[in-house]
Amino acid sequence: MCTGPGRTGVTRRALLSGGAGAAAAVALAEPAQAAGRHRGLRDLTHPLGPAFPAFSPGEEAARGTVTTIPDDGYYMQQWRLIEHVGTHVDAPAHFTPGGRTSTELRPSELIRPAVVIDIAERAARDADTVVTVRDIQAFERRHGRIPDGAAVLMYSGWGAKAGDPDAYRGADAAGTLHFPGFGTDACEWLLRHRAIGCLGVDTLSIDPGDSATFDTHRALTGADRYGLENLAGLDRVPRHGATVFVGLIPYEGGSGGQARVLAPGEWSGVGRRLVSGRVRVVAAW
Ligand SMILES: N[C@@H](CC(=O)c1ccccc1NC=O)C(=O)O
Repeated sequence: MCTGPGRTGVTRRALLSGGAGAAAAVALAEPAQAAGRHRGLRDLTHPLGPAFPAFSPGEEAARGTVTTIPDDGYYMQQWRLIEHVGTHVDAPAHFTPGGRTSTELRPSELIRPAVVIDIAERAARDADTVVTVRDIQAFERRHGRIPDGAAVLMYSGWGAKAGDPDAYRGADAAGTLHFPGFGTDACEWLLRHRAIGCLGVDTLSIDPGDSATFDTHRALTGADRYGLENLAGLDRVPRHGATVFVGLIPYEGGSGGQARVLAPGEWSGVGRRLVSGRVRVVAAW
């Protein structure tokens, strides 16, 4: 479902030309390292359309064509969206009375150092598993301390299921959803001890799917922090040392909203490219 990383790979190769550039392009095609520095640009956003699974049935995005170039001289669509479909932000206002809305989140809060907690192996056996305090402590022993203000992102492997709504939602016969999320203890630990900036997941909700009480939502938004849901491509982000940029649409009064989420790494270098008959120096990811 996530086509972003593939596309950016092609763009990088197109921008770099010859010699050292060609060698760099080959190196960039490798998966991101498990930790530390990474090169290139990862797109953590799922393409959004009517087929993308919604948290509640019937709340999928809807689109229609409003104008066409043959008929009107220009092309335009109209969308019907709730603020919580596709790759999106949960603003503090989503679950906390008086919480900040989308326009009230500051730009500096939307660019964060990121860490990725990998629970994919466990999630493959148990859809109801959650990120625990033990997972976080094990992460820190291996990768180092989570920086204050970080975006703490759960990688469960669920992003690969987004093209199959039933598998992604994991609804049982009673309608209860089953997918991983953050345990409330882990969320509270991260708020208290690491003053995190946000939590992010590659599933439909920061709480596990079988939660009826949304305690992680309440703890996080009650602490004036935001969530990121339906992230894509976390398998290709280094576990430690990445940055996330959250391109949240500033909906007035927004309880959150759709966002293009990017994880830019280091610039891969500078290449030379022929533009309109002149050789130009082009920076490339
Ligand atoms: N934070 C989740 C959960 C959510 O939106 C939600 C939670 C409880 C009841 C309804 C919800 N959203 C839409 O139906 C989301 O943004 O999709």
